Amino acid sequence: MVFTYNSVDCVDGTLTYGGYSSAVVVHERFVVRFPDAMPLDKGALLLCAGITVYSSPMKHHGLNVPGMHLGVLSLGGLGHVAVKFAKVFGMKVTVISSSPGKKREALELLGADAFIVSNNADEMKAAMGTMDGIINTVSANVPMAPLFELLKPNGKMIVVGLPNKPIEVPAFALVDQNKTLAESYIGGMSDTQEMLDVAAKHGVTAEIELVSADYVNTALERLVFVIDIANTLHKVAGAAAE
Ligand SMILES: NC(=O)C1=CN([C@@H]2O[C@H](COP(=O)(O)OP(=O)(O)OC[C@H]3O[C@@H](n4cnc5c(N)ncnc54)[C@H](OP(=O)(O)O)[C@@H]3O)[C@@H](O)[C@H]2O)C=CC1
Ligand SMILES: O=C/C=C/c1ccc(O)c(O)c1
Repeated sequence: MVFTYNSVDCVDGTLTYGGYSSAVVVHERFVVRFPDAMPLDKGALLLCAGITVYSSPMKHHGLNVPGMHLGVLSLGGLGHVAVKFAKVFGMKVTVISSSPGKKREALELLGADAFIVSNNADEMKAAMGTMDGIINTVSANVPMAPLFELLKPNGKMIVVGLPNKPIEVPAFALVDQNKTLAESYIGGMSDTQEMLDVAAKHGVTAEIELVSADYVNTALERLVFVIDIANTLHKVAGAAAE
């Protein structure tokens, strides 16, 4: 398999540069038509986040039914697009987030119906047994059992987040009320085209910040600033020692 980025090209042995290439040759089966109504910048992220949440979790696992209550775990790139599609499908959406500061974005910008902070025991308890499905987009290892408690009997959780350690799920979280756990990876070409067309029709785009190419290094520095892991760990260790 030749990956889009940093992979060895099977024809000429050079490295692949993905979107940084000046030109690419692609078999027609692997090309999608970008709808005229879809802006290139705000639509680009849909080719990853959009298809990942639309294809398997929503379409193939049936988490796209009007009136259904959907939980969206984590409000990042994937999560915010899941909220937008779910609202287009007429679903009730609850965002489950570790970041209390994202409540306003979830409710006012994205149109979610409710917002739960995942480490707020009262909020989690109040939502127990209310959700038909959860699209799990969290990129870290988080406790899974409390999330399954949010599901109704026969409810399903579709995991698309990729934490770097194995996901641990107690068997009883599933067997007790016949719940389902599934995982999925991005999506196929026909679903990608369908997703783009649905998004264009309903005005679903990703929230992005557009920067010029010569700003890339600054953008990465800003990311390093935002994810200041060293100091965060230092603070956590300090707090634990107090
Ligand atoms: N299956 C697939 O096909 C694909 C999988 N992915 C994977 O999906 C995941 C999400 O991608 P994306 O949305 O772009 O990533 P983002 O970084 O934009 O969002 C991840 C979210 O996870 C939550 N989170 C991060 N760290 C922690 C933590 N320590 N504890 C609790 N919550 C945390 C945060 O949400 P909040 O603040 O709301 O809690 C964060 O916004 C990644 O693992 C990515 O690799 C991506 C594309 C395709
Ligand atoms: O183009 C889509 C991106 C896919 C993708 C797959 C896996 C992963 O960890 C990502 O962060 C993105």
